[in-house]
Order: sequence, then structure tokens, then C-alpha cells
Amino acid sequence: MARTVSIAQARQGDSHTIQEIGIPSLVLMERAALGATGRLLNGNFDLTNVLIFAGTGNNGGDGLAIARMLHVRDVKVTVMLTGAEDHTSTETAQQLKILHYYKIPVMPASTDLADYTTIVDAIFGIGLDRPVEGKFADWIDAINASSARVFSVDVPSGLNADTGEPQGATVKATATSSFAYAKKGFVTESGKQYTGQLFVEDIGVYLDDHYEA
Ligand SMILES: NC(=O)C1=CN([C@@H]2O[C@H](COP(=O)(O)OP(=O)(O)OC[C@H]3O[C@@H](n4cnc5c(N)ncnc54)[C@H](O)[C@@H]3O)[C@@H](O)[C@H]2O)[C@@H](O)CC1
Ligand SMILES: [K+]
Repeated sequence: MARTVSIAQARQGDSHTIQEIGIPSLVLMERAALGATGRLLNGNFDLTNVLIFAGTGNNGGDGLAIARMLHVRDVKVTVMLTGAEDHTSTETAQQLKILHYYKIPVMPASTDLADYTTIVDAIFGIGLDRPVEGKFADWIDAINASSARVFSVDVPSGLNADTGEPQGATVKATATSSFAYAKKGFVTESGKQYTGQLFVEDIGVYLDDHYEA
């Protein structure tokens, strides 16, 4: 079985790579998005009308980079953002700026998802830190109820990546691209029901040079 890591290990791997090795965060994000975009382009997804459902953290930033990579390949893509454009992480703000250059439509999140053939779930990754409730739960319920195929970025949003237990409303994905390593929660009986087909993308983060799991 492929190696799995805890959320703490995943975070440690990212920060070591960025801060000590010196590979910029946006480079890791670009590699993550390239890997995921390849799965979307080469997998069994109807890319007629793609929605990127993006959060304001770096998981959302990955989603925005995927939006751009699909757009330049002539895929029709729309972005829904769960929060205000001026309340995003640094990397996600940069990805938004790039999207605006390309004039890719960005709109506030909603539950009206009927038109989309594929939904990319980039709401929460390993930064999930509390149960999913309120409007976030409404959005995730709408994603799960839609007829679109759902592709999750790094972690199905709402899933506790350590335990594989849902933290309130949780996306049930058709497929998930996880970055660097699969997460421990994905191989539990519960977690397996949420990831769908699991891919692991090499983004240039390797734990063995500094950390014994
Ligand atoms: N540079 C890096 O560290 C990399 C990060 N990557 C991506 O970044 C993700 C982690 O990014 P972040 O640490 O920004 O975290 P996330 O983007 O997973 O989520 C953080 C945001 O969600 C909010 N949040 C958490 N739980 C919530 C809840 N229940 N209801 C409402 N809001 C909630 C937090 O307040 C925060 O604003 C990874 O999963 C991966 O997708 C990748 O781009 C690879 C490199
Ligand atoms: K996600």
C-alpha cells in the first residue's frame, strides 16, 4: 500500500520544502494543479461545463490554478468562491489576479449547480479545523445532490484527513487527487467512501529527507 501521512506530517513536509529547501509555495501549488488537471483531462469526466467550487485558503488556490489550466485548454470553466475576494490567502489572491487576467468568471458560491457537468471541489483541504455547518453545509449538500461528477482537490471537503470521519457535511467525490502523499484517513473504511478513485500527485514534497514517519 502507498504511504499515508497525517495532517501534521503533510504540513511539516510543505513547510520544510518551502521554508528550508526554498521551493516557493506557488511552485508547489502549480505542480499540484498540473497533476490534478491532468487527471481531469485524461479521466472519465464530462468537461462541457466545469465549475470550480473554491474556498479562500490554499485548497481554493489549487482550484483556481486548475481553472486557469482548463481555461487555456479551451474548457468552459466558472469559479464559485465561498468568501470575499479580499479575504483570501496570499497564494489564492495571486491565483485570483491571474484568473482576472484571463477573464475567467468568478461568482459568489451558490447552491444552483444544475448547469455543470463536472464540479471541482476545492473548498477545504488539510486546513479543515471545525465541523462543516451553515452555508458551507448547504453548498456541500448541493454538490453531492448534483448530477455532475465531483473531483476533489487534495481532500474531499469536510473529511477529517486523519481519521477518515466526516466533520459535518462532506463531499462524496468521484475521484480525488491528493498532493505529495495520500492521507491516513483515506484508507479507513469510512474515508474510502468519500475519496472515490484516489490519485497521488508528486508536487516536489518528500518527507524522508528530514522526517521519520
Ligand atoms: N503551500 C502549501 O502549503 C501547499 C498547500 N496546498 C493546498 O493547500 C491546502 C491547505 O491550505 P490551507 O492551510 O490554506 O487550508 P484550507 O484551504 O484547507 O482551508 C483553510 C480555510 O478554511 C477555513 N475553515 C476550516 N474549517 C472550516 C469550516 N468547517 N467551516 C468554514 N471554514 C473553515 C479556515 O478558517 C481557512 O480559512 C492543502 O490541502 C492543499 O490543497 C497545495 O497547494 C500544495 C502546497
Ligand atoms: K477539497
